[in-house]
This record gives sequence, C-alpha cells and structure tokens, in this order.
Amino acid sequence: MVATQSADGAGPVGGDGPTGDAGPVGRGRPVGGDGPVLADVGRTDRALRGFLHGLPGVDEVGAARRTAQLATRSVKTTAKAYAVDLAIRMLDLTTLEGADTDGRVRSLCAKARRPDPADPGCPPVAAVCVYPSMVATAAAALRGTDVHLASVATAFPSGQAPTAVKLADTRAAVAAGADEIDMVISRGAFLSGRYAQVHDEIAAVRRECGPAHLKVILETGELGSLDQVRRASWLAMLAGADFVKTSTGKISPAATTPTVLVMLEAVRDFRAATGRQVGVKAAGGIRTTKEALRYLVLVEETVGAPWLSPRWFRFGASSLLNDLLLQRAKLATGAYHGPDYVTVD
Ligand SMILES: O=C[C@H](O)COP(=O)(O)O
Repeated sequence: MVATQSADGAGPVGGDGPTGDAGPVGRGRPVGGDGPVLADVGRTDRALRGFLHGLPGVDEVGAARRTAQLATRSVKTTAKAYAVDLAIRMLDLTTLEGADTDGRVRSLCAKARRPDPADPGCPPVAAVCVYPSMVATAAAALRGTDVHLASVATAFPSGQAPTAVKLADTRAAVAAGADEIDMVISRGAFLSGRYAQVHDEIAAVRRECGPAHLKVILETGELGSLDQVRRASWLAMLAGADFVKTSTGKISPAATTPTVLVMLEAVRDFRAATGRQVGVKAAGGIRTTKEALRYLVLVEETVGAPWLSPRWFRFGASSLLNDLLLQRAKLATGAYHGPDYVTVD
C-alpha cells in the first residue's frame, strides 16, 4: 500500500478509496437497477449503443476536482522508496521509434533486466515494449528473465489497416515471442458509432493472442470526452481486453489523471458486474517520479490494493525510468547523482 500524506501534513490518509467513494462516475447502474443487465448486452451496433450510452455520464468537473485533490498528497520517506520501486516494477519500458535498431533494443532490454547495475536491489521493470519487427531481438535479450515482452500491433499507432492485416501483425508478434500485445482500437469506427466493428475486431485479436495478454489502447486523446473514454473502456472489456490502456504516446494529450480515474472506475465496476478483473495501463507523456506517484495514489484511492501490482497496473513510458532511478538513488544516499548516473535513451 502506498501510504500518503495530505499536503497539510495531517498524517497518513486512509482515503475514502474503493469502498467509500463512488467517484465522479458513480457505479452500479449499468449492470443493475434501472440499467441493462450485462449478460443481455447484444453484439449489434444497436445493442451496444443502447448499453454504452446507458452508462451514467461522467462529471468532468468532478473528475478534475478529484484528481487535483489527490495530486496534493505527498508520499514520504519509506513509503516513497516503496512507491518508486513499485513504479519501476510496473513499468513497460518502451521504444517505439522508426529509428529503432537491434542494438538500441538490446540496450533497452539490458536496462530492463538491471535498471541500476550498481545496485542489485533495484528491481527489474515489468516489460519491454517494442514494434513487432523488434520482438525477436528483444525475446533473445530477455530470455531466462521474468521481464515480459510486449509488442504494439494492429497497425500501431493509427490502426488504419484491414482487420486481416491487424491479425497477421498480432500473429507475427506472438510467434516471435511477445507475451503481451498492445493493440489500438479503430477510433474512426468508434467515433462513428460502429461499435460492433470495434468489438469484433478486439475479440478477433484477443483470439489471435492465445496465451498472450491483450492490452487495448483507447487513444483517449482522440475520443473527445470522458463519457467516450468510459464507453470505450467498457466496449474493450466486453470484447475480452485483459488491460485497457490510455494512449499510444504519439498524440497529445496522452495519459491524464482524470482519464485514468475514469478507466479505473470502469474496471472496478466491470469486476463488480462480471467477477473478471481487467488491468489499466497509463501510457504516454509520463516522465517524472512525481507524476508516477500521482497515478499510484489515484490507483490506491480509486480501486485499492487489488490493482496495486504490476499484474494489474502498468506505466507505459520511454523516459520515466531515468527519473525513477535518480529519485531512488537520492532516497538511498541523500544526494542527487549527476545525469550521467543514468543512461541517455
Ligand atoms: O506506450 C508507451 C508510450 O508509447 C510511451 O510514450 P512516451 O514516449 O511519451 O513515454
């Protein structure tokens, strides 16, 4: 658990957390009360629209206020050291550049396995995340370790390709050794209300993944509202997503705390309705320890301990690790190391 303190130093805050606060979105109605029953949700555009548009609306002002309040919490000393290590263990260390080379991917994998070669106590990251063409190289570099290998697929980042191409992309990444697939949804289809198309494509990619976990990237910065983020989260979960993920990191805005709050509430409510737990990945634009700790506080206060592990919450980031390592060294030694303490990515 990440022990937090309010900014006024009032001491550890238990929080109103997962059981005490329904949050800006509220809970329950989609699956009980006056709302449609989850088991009866059909898979046609009409049925899915009826369900998704029957979800309670998100109070955008309430979401902003809630996340701003939580951002005032400070995480101190031993709790901070624990939280920094947890953030490292939750990290999908990512390189998704056209200029990626086998050498760069091998260096990234070495860093993923031993983020701080000077400190054997520093934990490895959760996963390395690369393009499908780099999976074989990363698989060889990670062999014999517990570091997972994620690959973006389905014509990342735009998703603008026929479904058959997306399935082939997924198949190739899994065959080359990826045990996690990060797919993008077809945002054009979603925004046009072609929900069955989006659902069926996710379900087909899920089948293609076999034992690999599927993270479904909503690209929340293109969805236009938190109501849409909530609908896209439910659609992905109904189609079989193992994780819902905010962003590709290729467009702005990427991850934001109000967006992740809405997604956390969605996975919480989905578990209450179905008994199935789905993870959340905050990705894109997260560069500092301070930002990462804000997300951990948000997880703790929204869904609590069941999600506070790398199995259920991830950060997708290309440059966050260096700042986590600098902060980790500062907590251990009391002094900041120079920038040459970490590798330049
Ligand atoms: O999935 C992870 C993102 O692509 C990384 O985005 P970033 O480069 O802004 O950290």
